[in-house]
Amino acid sequence: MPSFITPVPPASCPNVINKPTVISMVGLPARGKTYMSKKLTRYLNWIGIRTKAFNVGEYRRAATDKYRNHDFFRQDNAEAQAIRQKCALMAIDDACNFLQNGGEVAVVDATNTTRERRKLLFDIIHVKYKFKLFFIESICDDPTIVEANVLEVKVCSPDYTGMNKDEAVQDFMRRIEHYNSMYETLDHQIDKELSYIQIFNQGERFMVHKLAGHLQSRVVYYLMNIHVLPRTIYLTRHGESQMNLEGKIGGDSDLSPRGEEYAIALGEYVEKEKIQNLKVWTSELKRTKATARHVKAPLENWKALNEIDAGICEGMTYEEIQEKYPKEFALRDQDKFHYRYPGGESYQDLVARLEPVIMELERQENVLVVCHQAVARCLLAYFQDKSSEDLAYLKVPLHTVIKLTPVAYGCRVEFVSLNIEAVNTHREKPKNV
Ligand SMILES: O=c1[nH]cnc2c1c(-c1ccc(Br)cc1)cn2-c1ccccc1
Ligand SMILES: O=P(O)(O)OC[C@H]1O[C@](O)(CO)[C@@H](O)[C@@H]1O
Repeated sequence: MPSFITPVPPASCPNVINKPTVISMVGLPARGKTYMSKKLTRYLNWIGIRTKAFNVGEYRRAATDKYRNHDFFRQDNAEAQAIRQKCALMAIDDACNFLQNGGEVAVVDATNTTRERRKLLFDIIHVKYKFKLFFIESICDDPTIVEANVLEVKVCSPDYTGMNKDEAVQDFMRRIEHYNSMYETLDHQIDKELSYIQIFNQGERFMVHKLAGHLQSRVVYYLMNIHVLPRTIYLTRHGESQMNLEGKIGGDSDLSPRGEEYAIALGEYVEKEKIQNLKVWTSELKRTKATARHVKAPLENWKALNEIDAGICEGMTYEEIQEKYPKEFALRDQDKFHYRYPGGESYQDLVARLEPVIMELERQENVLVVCHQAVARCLLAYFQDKSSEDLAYLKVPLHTVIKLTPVAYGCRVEFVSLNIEAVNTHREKPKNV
């Protein structure tokens, strides 16, 4: 390049690369803001969008142990108001710093129930930092829903340690009243330039306003697919296969005799669990279909659940790969999540292929998924909020049912071994890389 032309730094293409986004929750206490913040953050991180939630309540608890009762939230409590305002500004500041240092989405988990507060957010986030701003408002006028939330998560809040349950519920209901007296919901006439979604009664109805960009559409789609009905997801690998016995990866082999035993045991286990309206999903490979054949429930085969494609290494043992493709073998050990087999897939590819399976699982109730080692790791990482590094090395033994039950903001995970011997296909991360 001639010296007189000063090299222009590669401009970020604003239309293609997403601007960082702040997602700001809106809603009275006990409307599921933290539930949505945590669930959305977990989903966005799992699909590869660097996301972090900032809960203003945690900042307030760190700033003061003055919280004794709902009086802290009275509008005329000037001292408390000052603390709450400072904490809100700290959370917003931390959120913007996160986005300036590589973060892609920051979720501000706070009530943000006044126009004044939302204007403050708009001026800092949109005007000063030029980030995108998207509001998610949860409106719940069904007292049973609010009561259930208060009983499930609020009474065990650090604010109420040492207080008896009924006292805590009463205090929390008074806290809600203090907010309610000043509550201004989003309004499509007054807030006509804002991008937002309003959710009524846990997703019974939605109002979407001025969606701006791909990320906001993905968020709206996700929120329209989740539900809070109690259910259980059962995750298991296929029974031990012939190729497992030979230490060979990939392929489409039959079950070994012990794998057949597991299939029978799985049928008995499911029977004993007495699961309402169970659906069974398998991949399109023989070993998962064979494993599910004793389970009495409607069956669906998903190609998306097929095992990771090892490309040119399909059908080989790890020793043969190390022998024949030493460089590939070493590369995989260095970054197992991003490494893609020549002619095959990476774990990152697998997560993208499994996103529609996760989305459909969110819509379903009781499902048994019979899949594979790498696939089960990806699905488990979503429910357990595991990092991509940890994902690729999660232990998912053969002949084990993993029982996933949503509780409060997370998921209970139980590993139920059906006590049938099997080879160990788990390969640890080598120490020296
Ligand atoms: O709208 C609510 N109001 C009170 N509570 C709620 C919700 C939602 C919720 C919100 C939006 C969508 Br789309 C689906 C569920 C989840 N939760 C919740 C569930 C479990 C524990 C704590 C909170
Ligand atoms: O990513 P890892 O640890 O190689 O595990 C994935 C492998 O596990 C298997 O399902 C069983 O060995 C193979 O088909 C697959 O390539």
